[in-house]
Amino acid sequence: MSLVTLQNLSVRHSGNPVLTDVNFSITKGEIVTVVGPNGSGKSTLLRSIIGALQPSSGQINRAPDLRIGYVPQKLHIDATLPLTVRRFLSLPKRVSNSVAKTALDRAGAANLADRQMSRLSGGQFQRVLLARALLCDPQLLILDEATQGLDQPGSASFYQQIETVRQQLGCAVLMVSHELHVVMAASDRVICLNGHVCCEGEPEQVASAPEYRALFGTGTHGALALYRHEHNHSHDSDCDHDHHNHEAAE
Ligand SMILES: Nc1ncnc2c1ncn2[C@@H]1O[C@H](COP(=O)(O)OP(=O)(O)OP(=O)(O)O)[C@@H](O)[C@H]1O
Repeated sequence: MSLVTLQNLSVRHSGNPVLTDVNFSITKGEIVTVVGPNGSGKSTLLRSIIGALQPSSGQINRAPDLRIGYVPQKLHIDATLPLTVRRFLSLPKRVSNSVAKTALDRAGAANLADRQMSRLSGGQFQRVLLARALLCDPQLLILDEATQGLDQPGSASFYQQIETVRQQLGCAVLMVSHELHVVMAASDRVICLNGHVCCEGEPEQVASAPEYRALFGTGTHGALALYRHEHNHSHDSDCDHDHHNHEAAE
């Protein structure tokens, strides 16, 4: 069953095209990762799906009453503002103690309820944002580079938590990640975005290959090289990012 379907989605910022004719769908329970260079429209895509941005043309069809949980790329909270995790979870809408507790448990943050938001570590902060996204018991969990700034063990542990959440809730996950090992290990499908969908497919099973180690941690270009590009799209010649690493991985 399709949870979200994008049909020829185009989005402009200040009149400039950022996304053009983007088509794809997300089905129940799958993990889809969006990769692409900086400025390629990944955040714009996610924010369009949650309804925070209006398309300039095309359509976003959501399953009726679809519950979406969203973990933003960044959230700034004034460090001088006294705010416990528990109170944060009740902003802007009050939630019961049991709902808050369940969400914190699921996010692996059970012990953080009484902590001050301003005193959390980066990894703890991300888990609290995850807990907030889980309050609505989402059918689709959307994460925008949720592990930015975390070290590798911190980020691996965060994505392990995401996998646990998916197993518990049966939700689909749509995420942006630049981390090759995450994309490799955790995605059912990868979408390569560069203003349009360059290509999409299953991640390669190359975790043990020397090429994988060579690509690991090489950032966006490594991530773009991760999976097999089927260069049979008519727009491929317009694609201005580097596809060479991919050939090295084959
Ligand atoms: N509110 C805005 N107003 C004007 N331009 C914007 C706005 N938000 C994003 N843009 C522009 O749209 C383009 C796509 O931005 P977006 O944040 O979606 O890219 P991204 O792929 O998520 O980038 P990154 O990997 O750096 O996070 C960029 O050129 C950006 O400058």
